[in-house]
Amino acid sequence: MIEAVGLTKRYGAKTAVDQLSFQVKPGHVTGFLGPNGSGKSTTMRMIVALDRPTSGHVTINGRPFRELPNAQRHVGALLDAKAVHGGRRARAHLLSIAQLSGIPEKRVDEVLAVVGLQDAARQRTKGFSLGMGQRLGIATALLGDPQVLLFDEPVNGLDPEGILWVRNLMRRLASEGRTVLVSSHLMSEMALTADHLIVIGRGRLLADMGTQEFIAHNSAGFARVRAADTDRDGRETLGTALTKAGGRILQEPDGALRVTGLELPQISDLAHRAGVRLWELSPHRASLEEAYMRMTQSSVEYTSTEDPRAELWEPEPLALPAWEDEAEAAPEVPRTGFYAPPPPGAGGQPFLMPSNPGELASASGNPSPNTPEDTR
Ligand SMILES: Nc1ncnc2c1ncn2[C@@H]1O[C@H](COP(=O)(O)OP(=O)(O)OP(=O)(O)O)[C@@H](O)[C@H]1O
Repeated sequence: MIEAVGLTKRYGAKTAVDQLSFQVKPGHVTGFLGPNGSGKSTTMRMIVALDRPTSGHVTINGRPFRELPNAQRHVGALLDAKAVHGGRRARAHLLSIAQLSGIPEKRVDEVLAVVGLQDAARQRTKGFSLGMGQRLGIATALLGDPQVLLFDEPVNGLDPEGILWVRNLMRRLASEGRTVLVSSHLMSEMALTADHLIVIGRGRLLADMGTQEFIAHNSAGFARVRAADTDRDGRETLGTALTKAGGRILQEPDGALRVTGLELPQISDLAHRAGVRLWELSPHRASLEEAYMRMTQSSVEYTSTEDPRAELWEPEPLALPAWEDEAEAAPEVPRTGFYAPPPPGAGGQPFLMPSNPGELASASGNPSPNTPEDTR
């Protein structure tokens, strides 16, 4: 386990890490997230005593890194994949570290195989691609077969196959009961890899919780509901019925309604009673990226003047119907519903999935009355 208590690091007037307290437990992949410059690398460097805290302390299995006997056997870290002597061959690089730590030579070949670098073992590292360098860095971290592993941006520069491999490796290491702390800016990847998240902003702890809990805490739960496009008054009728029942309604740019304060079955019943046909009724499931953006929006130090998150929060100017005096346009969020517009030529009719495959086969042989004839 890694435990930080009141960990603080100042560089002159700059506070890089500010009173950080957390525990990284064994058996889980813990994602370490935060905007650029939020202090992730500084924290990791302090964990392995490459930086000295200004105040506070951090321990590994109850002891500061410097007090661990043969630390390489307890802790493995990938902090900077480029920190390798370019003139050395990959195997020689690993062998020198192994010899310094009393690790047998056969382990060098084992880790080269684990990271898939057997064929490049005798190449000088200065000719390595970014991804090969990352693999060598991961091999270095694994060399001592440690119980505690730190990876700073391990998927940086890896191709999709490499990213999948890192994900599986992290999860396997955690399932073996090891403590795995991994930083990344790739939210979609972290959502698949990490069970637990530590999120920091401007050096301070913003969140320390399970990944799913984090997503649920930092995203607004709502339903997307969409009246049939063929029903001209459907949206207004539906909006009025839902508002009267206590729902809060925002308009999405594509004409769907975003409803909070009502459960999906209630919305369905209200629509049924109001005689409005629905083409979509779906729960909104937030992504980790969306939740992370919400949480860190006030902690970002470096933003472009064209901040992409503006799209997430700024209301779209939309004409509002009469039924919602105070209605707001919904901020744009990634679509997660399963609404599919009618296929071209369906004459505005929604596509109904046939109940058995035979119907589908016969339908494909006989053009539907709504399908325009091919006039060519
Ligand atoms: N040796 C140093 N001297 C002065 N300032 C430093 C030093 N190392 C880090 N900093 C500053 O501390 C802050 C935190 O940097 P750090 O590299 O830990 O952030 P990070 O979260 O890892 O960022 P990124 O995601 O961009 O890698 C930054 O403002 C950085 O400029």
